[in-house]
Amino acid sequence: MMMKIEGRRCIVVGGGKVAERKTEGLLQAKANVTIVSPRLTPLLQQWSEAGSLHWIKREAVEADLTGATLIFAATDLPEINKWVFEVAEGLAIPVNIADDGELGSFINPAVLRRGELVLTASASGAGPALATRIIQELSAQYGPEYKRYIETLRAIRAIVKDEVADASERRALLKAAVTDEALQEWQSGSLLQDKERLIARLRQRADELKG
Ligand SMILES: C[C@@]1(CC(=O)O)C2=NC(=C\c3[nH]c(c(CCC(=O)O)c3CC(=O)O)Cc3[nH]c(c(CC(=O)O)c3CCC(=O)O)/C=C3\N/C(=C\2)[C@@H](CCC(=O)O)[C@]3(C)CC(=O)O)/[C@H]1CCC(=O)O
Ligand SMILES: NC(=O)c1ccc[n+]([C@@H]2O[C@H](COP(=O)([O-])OP(=O)(O)OC[C@H]3O[C@@H](n4cnc5c(N)ncnc54)[C@H](O)[C@@H]3O)[C@@H](O)[C@H]2O)c1
Repeated sequence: MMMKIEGRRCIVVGGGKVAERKTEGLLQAKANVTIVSPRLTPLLQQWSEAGSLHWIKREAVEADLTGATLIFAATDLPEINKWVFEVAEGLAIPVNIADDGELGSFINPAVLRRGELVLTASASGAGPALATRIIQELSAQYGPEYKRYIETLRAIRAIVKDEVADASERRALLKAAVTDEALQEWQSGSLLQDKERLIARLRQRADELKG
């Protein structure tokens, strides 16, 4: 799921290891996180003390879940997680159930972030360990340099959209802009200062791809 949750109220029910992992992802996405749980892991406690999240220190009640954009049920009690599901469904709020992915309305993929590049893998509940392994493999293939590649690509795409009126040519140039070699070439930066040279170079690359 690719969803903008910056500043949105997200509720995590439970404060154990699983809640910690889900919360970490939510905080990375700058969500406004509230955890309802009698206990927290040391790291969640640290985040709570730092003001990164709001902690309601008790067992969850129905009123805790209203007004949320997303809900995560991550207690160790299946009947409580199921109750969270029923309340969330009643409120029409998307809900993730940690011990029963099939029951919830969404599941979490394994995620690799390189700045604005987001790669995800999911085995649809069949095997989180496989999703994790695939993401580890992708992290070797798509290294930290992709953060810069994406930033440059955004600038190049804006130039192409401004300068090239024909849609099929735009598509061909943008396809030529994202080969490994091309992404490396843009890093020198000089072409980005000269729109005409950049477009000429992209046309050359597009011809090479065609040929
Ligand atoms: C990808 C990731 C994302 C995240 O959590 O954000 C994620 N689980 C991760 C890791 C992981 N989870 C588990 C192991 C141990 C090995 C194993 O059991 O296979 C490992 C591997 C590890 O720790 O390396 C145990 C586990 N997980 C679930 C159950 C209950 C059940 O069986 O349904 C149990 C059994 C509990 C028990 O036995 O008691 C359920 C779900 N876990 C999901 C996502 C959803 C399905 C995704 C999919 O299939 O692709 C789903 C359905 C619901 C959801 O949580 O959304 C995250 C990787 C983060 C990273 O990249 O580091
Ligand atoms: N989805 C996944 O990725 C994944 C991975 C591993 C395990 N699991 C499952 O997730 C569940 C949680 O695992 P864990 O290791 O985080 O457990 P845990 O025991 O570490 O944490 C459970 C938390 O739930 C809280 N809690 C209990 N009753 C509550 C209530 N009524 N209201 C609010 N909070 C309450 C506890 O205080 C505790 O903080 C387990 O059922 C496990 O089977 C899911």
